[in-house]
Amino acid sequence: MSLMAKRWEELADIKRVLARRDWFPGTSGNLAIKVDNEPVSFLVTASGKDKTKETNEDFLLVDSKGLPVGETHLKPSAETLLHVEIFNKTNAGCSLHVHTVDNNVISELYGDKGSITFKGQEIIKAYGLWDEDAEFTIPIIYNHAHIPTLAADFAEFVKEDAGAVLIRNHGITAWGRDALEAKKYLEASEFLFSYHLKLLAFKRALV
Ligand SMILES: CSC[C@@H](O)[C@@H](O)C(=O)COP(=O)(O)O
Ligand SMILES: [Zn+2]
Repeated sequence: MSLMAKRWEELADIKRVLARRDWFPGTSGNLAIKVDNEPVSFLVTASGKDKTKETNEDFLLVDSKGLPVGETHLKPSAETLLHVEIFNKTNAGCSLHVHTVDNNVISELYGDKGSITFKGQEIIKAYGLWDEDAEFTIPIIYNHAHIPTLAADFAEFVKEDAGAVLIRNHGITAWGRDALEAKKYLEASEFLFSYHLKLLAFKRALV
């Protein structure tokens, strides 16, 4: 099996799992996986598709600028430039973007603060943080409609090979060295968002 076919399968597997969780409402979300390093090329979801469906036109190959490699009628995700920043600035191998109600509510609640920090939660270990007092901070950026501006703001927080950034009232992008790590960061983040919102609601109900 070619490397490209292997990466396609890996990304298709993740897409299937995330779709079962309803993490692609209204055609939202996009996924990317690196195929080559020099020069950088990666598979990215085609724009505007129903990501709960599986077809052989789900992904297309793009270059380090996010432009399609070869002739295709497919359009790369509108947010390809964010994945471009990740693959050009780090050694990440996979990048995942989803819109969920929980990540949108968290981004709105903490948007003015510019970030949310989690600590004292076992699942923080999913970020590779094993200390008892470890903290994980997720930056929250403004949702510029102009994608190059959004990508430039986003790039400021892309420093490590694995990480996560919230876009206010839009969604989260999480990445990692490989598909497993990217998925782990995404799932840990969504777990923490959901836990945090439940806790806030119960605390309020108990007063
Ligand atoms: C209909 S969701 C809004 C989209 O503009 C975008 O935020 C998104 O996540 C999906 O865009 P896509 O171009 O399909 O990758
Ligand atoms: Zn989006």
